Amino acid sequence: MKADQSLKNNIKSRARQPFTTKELAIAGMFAAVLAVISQIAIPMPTGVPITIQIFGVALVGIILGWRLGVLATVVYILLGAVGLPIFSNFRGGINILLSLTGGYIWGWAIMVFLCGLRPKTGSKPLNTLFMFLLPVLGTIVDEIIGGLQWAALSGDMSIYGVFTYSIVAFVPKDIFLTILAVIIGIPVRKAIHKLI
Ligand SMILES: O=C(O)CCCC[C@@H]1SC[C@@H]2NC(=O)N[C@@H]21
Repeated sequence: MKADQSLKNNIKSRARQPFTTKELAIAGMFAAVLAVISQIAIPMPTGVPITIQIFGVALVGIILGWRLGVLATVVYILLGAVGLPIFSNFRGGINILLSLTGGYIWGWAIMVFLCGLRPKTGSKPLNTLFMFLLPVLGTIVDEIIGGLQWAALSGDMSIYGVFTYSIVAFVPKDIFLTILAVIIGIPVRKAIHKLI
C-alpha cells in the first residue's frame, strides 16, 4: 500500500516538474565536472585553445544519457554565460559565447544529446556500433559548428583555413578522446546506474 502511494506521489511530482531534485543535483555535479575539465587547456595564438572538453562532454552524455546530459551541459553553458569563470582558462561571460570559441561551447548541447542516445536495435553488434558512432558524430557536429562560428568571426582565417587547421590540430585528438570517453563511460554508467 505504502509503496503504491509513494509510486503515485512520484508520478504526480514528475508530471508537475520535468526533473526531480536528485536529477537537478546530479546535473549540477556534472556541470561542475565540466567546469574543472575545461581548465585543462593550452592557449593558442589562433585564439582557440587546445582542450579536453570534448572528452568531458562525451563522458557526461554517456554516463547520464541524453536527458540529464543535455541538462548538465546547458547548466554549465548558462553558468558560464552569466559570468562564472568556468570556460577554458577561467573565462566566462556571454561575450565568450559570441566569440571565436563560442560555437564549440553551445555546440556541446547538441553533441551531448547525440552522445546520450542509446538506440536499441535488437542487434547487439549494431548497438555497440551506435554506442561509438553517435558520440563520434556528436564530436564532428561540434567541430563543424565551432569551426563555422570561428571562420565567421575571424578576421584573418577563411573557412578553408579553419577546417584545415581543425582537421590537423583538433579532430584526431578529439575523436580519440571521444572513443576513450565511451570506453570509460559505459562501465561508470553501469556502476552508478542505481544512483541515477
Ligand atoms: O573557451 C572554451 O571554453 C571553449 C574552447 C573550445 C575549444 C574547442 S573544443 C573542440 C576543439 N578541440 C580543441 O582542443 N579545441 C577546440
